[in-house]
Amino acid sequence: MIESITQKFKNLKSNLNIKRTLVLVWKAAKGWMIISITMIVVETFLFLGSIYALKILIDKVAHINSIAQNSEALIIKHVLIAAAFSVLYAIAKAFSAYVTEVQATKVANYMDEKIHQKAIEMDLSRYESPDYYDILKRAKDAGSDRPNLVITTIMEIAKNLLNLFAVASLFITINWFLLPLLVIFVLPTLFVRIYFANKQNMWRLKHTELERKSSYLSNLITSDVSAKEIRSFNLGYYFKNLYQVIRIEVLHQKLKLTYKRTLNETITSSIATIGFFTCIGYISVGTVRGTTSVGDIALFLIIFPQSFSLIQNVSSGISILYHNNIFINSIFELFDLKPSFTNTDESVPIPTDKELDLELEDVSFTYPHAKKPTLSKINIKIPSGKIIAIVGLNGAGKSTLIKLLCRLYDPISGSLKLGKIDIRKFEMEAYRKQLSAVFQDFSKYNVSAADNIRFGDLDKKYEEENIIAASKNSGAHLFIEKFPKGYQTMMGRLFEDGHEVSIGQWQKLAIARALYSESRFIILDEATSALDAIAEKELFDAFRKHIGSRAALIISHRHSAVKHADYIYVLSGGSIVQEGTDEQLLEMDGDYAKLFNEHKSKSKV
Ligand SMILES: Nc1ncnc2c1ncn2[C@@H]1O[C@H](COP(=O)(O)OP(=O)(O)OP(=O)(O)O)[C@@H](O)[C@H]1O
Repeated sequence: MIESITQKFKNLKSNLNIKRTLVLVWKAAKGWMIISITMIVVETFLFLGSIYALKILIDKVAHINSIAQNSEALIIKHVLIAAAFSVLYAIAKAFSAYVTEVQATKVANYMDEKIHQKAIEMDLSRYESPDYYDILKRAKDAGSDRPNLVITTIMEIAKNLLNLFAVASLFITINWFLLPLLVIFVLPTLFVRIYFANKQNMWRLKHTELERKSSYLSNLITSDVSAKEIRSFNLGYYFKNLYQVIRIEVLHQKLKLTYKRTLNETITSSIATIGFFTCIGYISVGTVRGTTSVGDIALFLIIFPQSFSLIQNVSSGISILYHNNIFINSIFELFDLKPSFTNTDESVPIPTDKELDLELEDVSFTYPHAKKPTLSKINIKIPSGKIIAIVGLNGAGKSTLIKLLCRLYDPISGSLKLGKIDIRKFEMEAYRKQLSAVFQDFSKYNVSAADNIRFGDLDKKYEEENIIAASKNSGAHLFIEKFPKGYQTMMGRLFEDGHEVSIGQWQKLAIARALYSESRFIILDEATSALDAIAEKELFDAFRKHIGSRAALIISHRHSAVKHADYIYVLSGGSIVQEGTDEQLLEMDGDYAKLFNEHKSKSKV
């Protein structure tokens, strides 16, 4: 049994990454950590002092000669000493709690910062992998307070052990024999607690997925995102029942384990109680025989419950460590992740030419973990001053192509070139500034309308006229100017005074964001899908009028959106199958004509 407990301790130590956790907490709150450690020593000293002062007081009371002259003064002196120790101990405990809280806050802040920093550093491929989500979610769930919790728990355990040693030395002052006697009776309690802490931790690990499933169902029932569908398809009770089935299963197993633990704890507590009375009997007999004092009995009555609660604290500290080791691991797992691709060591600056073309040469791409390529041998040119369109059926690879253009992924083979230079040679941030994209799943920022647009280029000097110009070109100005607070109106309903707008209006805001940036290339991935026909026409007219030396890439399933493009590529199954102008493509007997001929005949009518 002892061997298996030692093994468990070893596993716990390596899982918790104690050294790394310690370094982390040290970096976040060095000064407070030093104070914490000092307070442990101070507290232990005062704890021991307060108990020992009590023993001496009781001994004095028992042996004092009441007729003696200064007996009262002597007793009062000892009462004052004992009281002083107790008051100081209480003050030290309160101060320790304060120090622990400050340290926890500092570490939590530091951790938040590190987790966010890491989340920003990671490239898109991570965000499309379930493994990464698991790690990120676990690290976030772990809460930024875990590392501090682990360290303070270790410090608490150390403090309790120190106090236990102090108490043990007091036992020895009564009679050395009490110590082995107590160890025999109390140790089973400690073993049982450690055994069940480990068992509960294993249980938690085994049921993480089930717990996640139930919180997913709970989210579905309570979140605003699914509120509409849940009501219209009457799914509420179905999800609620599924949730209940999982919770009952989890609860049943949890209670089974709790029952076993309670049973074992009852047995070991009974053994400890028998031990307590054995010791009391031993000391009482000693008092009768004159080998122990009344003060010894009083001291024992004080320190036995103390030592018991210290042991309890140690074991619950150990169970906290068990509970947290899985979380700590996730945090370090996240910290150890590296972005899949980074800047080259010798980057070149972006050419300053007014006109630069963006070209894809024989580009092929396969998603990480995917078996088949999504794009094969793609050749596309986006010349300066032109509007280019890409059309294709669902799943053809259009959005994937945009991810490559924005350098959210690198191709497996072939290259993307800006002004004839491979884009991998540029600094990533500098290259990404050359493009502004409105993605199919664009972001709806719950900030002011002006900020929603300004996010297109935070480095650009803030001037309202630029924001309004972008907003006018995207068609957003029409609704923003009607808000009482105009461009300072908070968008969305997440915060007070927020204004929710329609999907089409959100889309106009996202387009304004892309137009606000002075990037060379504007990419619209199904970005006009929710725009009405008039708004869409006005947008493309403005596009054509203001394009200058910039270029645009439009992806759309609507003929109205792509027909004005200077050149169109048709993508099918990850390859370019046709290219040309709208007119040329409609004349050909190919995918494009099949997609849009109906529109053509309608527009002729
Ligand atoms: N993160 C990913 N990991 C693996 N495969 C992916 C990933 N994203 C997309 N795919 C696959 O790549 C293919 C192309 O997807 P993509 O989103 O580029 O298509 P699309 O042409 O934009 O389609 P739609 O018109 O529906 O937007 C699909 O078969 C899809 O399953």
